[in-house]
Amino acid sequence: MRRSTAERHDSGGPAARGHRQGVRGERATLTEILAEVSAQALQGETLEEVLQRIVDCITRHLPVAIASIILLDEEGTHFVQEVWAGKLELDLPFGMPWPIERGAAGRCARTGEAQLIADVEHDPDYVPGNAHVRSEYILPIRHRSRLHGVLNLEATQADFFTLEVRAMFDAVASQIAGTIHLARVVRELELANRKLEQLSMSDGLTGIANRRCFDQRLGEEWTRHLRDRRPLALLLVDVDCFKPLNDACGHLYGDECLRELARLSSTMIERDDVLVARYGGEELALLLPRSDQREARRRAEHLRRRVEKLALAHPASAIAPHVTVSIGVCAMRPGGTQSPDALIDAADRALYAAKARGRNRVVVGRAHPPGAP
Ligand SMILES: Nc1nc2c(ncn2[C@@H]2O[C@H](COP(=O)(O)OP(=O)(O)OP(=O)(O)O)[C@@H](O)[C@H]2O)c(=O)[nH]1
Repeated sequence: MRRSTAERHDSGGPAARGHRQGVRGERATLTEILAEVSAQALQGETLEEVLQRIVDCITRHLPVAIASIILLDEEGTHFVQEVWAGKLELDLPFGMPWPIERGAAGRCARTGEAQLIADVEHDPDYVPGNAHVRSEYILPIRHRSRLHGVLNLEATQADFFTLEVRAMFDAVASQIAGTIHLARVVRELELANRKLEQLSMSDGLTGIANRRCFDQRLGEEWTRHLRDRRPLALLLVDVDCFKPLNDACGHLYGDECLRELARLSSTMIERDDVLVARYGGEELALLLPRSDQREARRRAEHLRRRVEKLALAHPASAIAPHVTVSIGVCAMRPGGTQSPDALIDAADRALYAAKARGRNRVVVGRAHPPGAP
């Protein structure tokens, strides 16, 4: 019958058996630490918290005076963040960002190779953090070809970093690299999502909010005003004779006029709670929270005059030699049986009336009572 390697070795004397038991005990501790590091990597809300738990776990279980994870910038030329645990007793001579030309950690980042320093006193790059440290092991934290930083371990025993202990730390560094990689992927996804969300809510031509964003905000404001019993106002702003403008000056000039109108509307409203959106082709909508009819009319009239002052040439207008706008206004206190459509409908009818009465004017409309035709 074949015997296992352990059984064969068990044939030695008591001293050899004691040594082997010590080795087994050490192995068990190292395996436990590895398991705990894996578990820690799954806990924690932020990357920093996860890394902190890992270095804490190392210093808690092993005779390591200082354990730190030092992260590199995108370019890999500077260390920019350090998470550490243990007994840091001496002030480090340089702060962050710290160029990789300096220190034993820098040497590890420069060469991409693990650095085993058996006697720190004789290493020219060693930067003391604790007077009792005798040996140091620094290894790269790398995921595929990307070097994220280094794992730095400083021990008070000169012979602590045995082959077995180093192998365990190599596995820990791989765990950390995977964790950092995942955290960065998640962060990039979140940023991309935020950008997509912004894009899906803004108008490509003018850069202001689009109809989708307007509809969403109107719903939210309606509910809020229903609760607060405050009036909500809407201005529908429509460029006069826009088709003749396109026909006479071209679509590109028409586009430029729309951009100017959007820019003016956004900058002249000094309240940040007002939403300026592109409602349709040549129509903008301004949603004014907590504004009554008087305030809405005043703002609409102000905007109409400012558009006139802008004096964007309109050679084909029947109203003036420059671009003008008609504005339909409505302000109302949302009622229980009404929907936000009541506000839009009233402002739209007011806009229609402004057009019918000669354009380049503001008309304030009234909301139909619920149930009225
Ligand atoms: N340049 C440009 N034109 C647009 C855009 N969206 C819609 N339009 C044009 O806007 C014009 C709107 O024309 P109408 O609805 O007839 O209105 P109008 O000529 O402005 O007349 P009134 O509103 O009654 O004063 C159409 O010719 C559309 O093609 C756009 O993004 N850019």
